[in-house]
Amino acid sequence: MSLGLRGLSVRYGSTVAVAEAELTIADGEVVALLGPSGCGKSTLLRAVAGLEHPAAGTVCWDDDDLAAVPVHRRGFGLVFQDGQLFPHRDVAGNVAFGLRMAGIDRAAAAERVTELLGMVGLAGYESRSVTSLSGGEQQRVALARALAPRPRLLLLDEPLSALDRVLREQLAIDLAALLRTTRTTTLVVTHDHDEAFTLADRVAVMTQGRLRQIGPPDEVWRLPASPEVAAFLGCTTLLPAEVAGGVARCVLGSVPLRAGTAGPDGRVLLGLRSTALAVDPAGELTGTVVQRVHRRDHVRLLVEVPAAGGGGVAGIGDAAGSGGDAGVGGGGRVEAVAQVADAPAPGDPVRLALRADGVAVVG
Ligand SMILES: Nc1ncnc2c1ncn2[C@@H]1O[C@H](COP(=O)(O)OP(=O)(O)OP(=O)(O)O)[C@@H](O)[C@H]1O
Repeated sequence: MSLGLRGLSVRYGSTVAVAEAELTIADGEVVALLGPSGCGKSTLLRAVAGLEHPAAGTVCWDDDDLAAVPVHRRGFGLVFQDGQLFPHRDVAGNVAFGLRMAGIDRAAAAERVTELLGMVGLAGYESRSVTSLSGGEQQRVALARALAPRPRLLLLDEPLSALDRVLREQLAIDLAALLRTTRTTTLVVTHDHDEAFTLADRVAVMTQGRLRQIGPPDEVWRLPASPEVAAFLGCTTLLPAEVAGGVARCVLGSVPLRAGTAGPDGRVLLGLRSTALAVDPAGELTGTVVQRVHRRDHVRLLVEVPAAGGGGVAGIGDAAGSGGDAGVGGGGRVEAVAQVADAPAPGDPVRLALRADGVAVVG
C-alpha cells in the first residue's frame, strides 16, 4: 500500500507550479515536503488530494491511477493550517463527522471519538464548543477528525504554522508520536525546517516546483544535494575542502580549519551554516568581535577575521568556490556562536573553531 507520484506536473495557466514530481510514500511512512514559500508544496499536496488536476503524470495508489477518483472517494484525510472545524458542532460532533459520513453507527462512533480524543491529549473534551478552544486544541481536534475514519493517507498542509513557537514545537513532537503509534502514512507540507525534521522519516526538499532531494533527515541535513538545497537548509557560505577519513580540511581567510564530516573522501564543497563557527579557546581562527546579539539559547557574534588569503571564502551562489574574500556578512567578517554564559563582548579578541554540526558536505 503506497502512494506514488509519477512525472506529476501541475500548471496554473502558464505557471508551472509542480514539475515532473517523482515520489513514493511507503505504508506507514511520514514524508515531509519542505520548501520556501511559493515553491509549489501546497499545489502538490492538493493534486494528491484530488483538488487540482495534473497537467501531466499521475497520482497512484499502489498501481491504480487516481485520476478518475474524486476527492471524497480517495480515502485520504486532510488537515489544513487553520483546522477548518465546523463551528456549530461541538468537539465530538467534529471528530465524528467522517465516521457518520461512512455510515458508522452512533455508539461505535462515540467510542472512536473517545479513543481519538485520548490520543490527541483532549480526553473529556467531547461536549466543548470548538470556538472555546485554543488554537493548539483546535488543531488537535482537526487531527482527531482526520484520523478517526482511519484514512489510508493523511495529508497535512502547514498543520502547525498558525501556532506560536512553543506550542508548535510541542505539538510537532506529539504529532510525530501519534503518526508512529497509528502507523499513519502521511505527507506533510511545511516551510519550517524543525517541523519537517521532527516529523519525517524522509524529507523531500522542493524549490521552484521541483523535488530536489529526498532522503532521511540526517542525510538531507548533512549532505545537501546541491548549493540550492544547501542554501535553503541554512548554509550561507561555501568553501572548497578536502575530505579524508571523515575529516574535512578547508581554508577560511588564510587559516586552515578542520571539521568532522559525513562526506565521502575527496574534493568537496563545504556548506557552512551560521552556527558552523563557535568560540573555542583552542580554535585556529582568530578575530575580533564586532557585534553580539542574544538569541534564545545562544549568542550570535559577528567577528572580524584577518584579510583572506589563498583559500578564499565563497558566497553560496558561487558554487565553484572560485574565491573572493567575502565571508558571512562580507568584508572579512564571519558569523559565529558563543554560549550565553561566557560570550565575549564587542572589541574582545576571540578564537573560533568549526563545529561538525554546522557543516554540510554539498553534492
Ligand atoms: N489558484 C492558483 N492560481 C494561479 N496560481 C496559483 C494558484 N495557486 C498557486 N499558484 C501559484 O503556484 C505557485 C505554487 O504555489 P503553492 O501555493 O503551491 O506554493 P507553496 O510552496 O505551498 O507556498 P506557501 O508555502 O506560500 O503556501 C506559486 O507561484 C503560486 O503563486
